[in-house]
Amino acid sequence: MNFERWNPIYESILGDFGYPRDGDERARDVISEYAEPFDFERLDCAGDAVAVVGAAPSLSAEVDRVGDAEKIFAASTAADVVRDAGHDVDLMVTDLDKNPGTALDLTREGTPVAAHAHGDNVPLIEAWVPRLEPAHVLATTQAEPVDAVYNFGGFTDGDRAAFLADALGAEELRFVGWDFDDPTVDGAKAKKLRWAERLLHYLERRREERFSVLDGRRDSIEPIPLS
Ligand SMILES: Nc1ncnc2c1ncn2[C@@H]1O[C@H](COP(=O)(O)OP(=O)(O)OP(=O)(O)O)[C@@H](O)[C@H]1O
Ligand SMILES: Nc1nc2c(c(=O)[nH]1)N=C(CO)CN2
Ligand SMILES: [Mg+2]
Repeated sequence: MNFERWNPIYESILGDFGYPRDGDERARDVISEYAEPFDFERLDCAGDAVAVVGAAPSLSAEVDRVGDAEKIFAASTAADVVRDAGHDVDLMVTDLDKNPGTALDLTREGTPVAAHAHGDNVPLIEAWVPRLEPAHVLATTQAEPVDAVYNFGGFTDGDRAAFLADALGAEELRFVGWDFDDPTVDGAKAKKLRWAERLLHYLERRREERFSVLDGRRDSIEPIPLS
């Protein structure tokens, strides 16, 4: 999504977590040193159902649902669960804080990894991004995008995967391995998950509005901004 639309949402996130914007901007500038323009054609999702895979503990019981989708976008450790179940991931979305070795394996195999830079993962970016195959790295930021560092919207690894699939033209998003009321997560993670939920509702609303416009049932596609 364009940054003007994302910025008010981003401001709310910064305020809620107390993250400084300049920390995210510095991280963006660090990843920018390694980032190359990404060939989005290879991830064209037009007409596709995309499985957007989260890493809730419930994933292992339902992971085979990904098999029916045309593409599989997996967040963080969900990529390991998907691969261990015998399915190929089309894109891993990660801030490299859990399983960077999987990101390394995937880019070496030629599978793209959306690597996200933010104010709290600069050492991980510096340690891992130079080791990834540059042609298979899609660098992202939650701050204002620059050069080959993109911002499609979204915050946690999982909801960023959904925003990416949407931007790439996905006809349907199928959520596998999501549990917003997971009792096993700690307070900080629960707060991030609440944002993920809010952002996915926002995305869903935008997609519905877009499709109603296509059906000629609405005049305006302006989304209701998050407060
Ligand atoms: N119950 C859940 N527990 C954890 N993640 C969940 C859950 N439900 C959905 N998700 C999604 O799965 C993603 C990957 O989860 P994982 O715990 O491996 O990631 P993470 O690297 O800690 O995530 P992040 O860095 O985005 O906080 C999360 O970013 C979130 O969007
Ligand atoms: N500054 C900052 N940004 C983030 C963080 C984080 O811990 N700090 N975690 C994220 C994924 O959960 C996404 N964005
Ligand atoms: Mg992560």
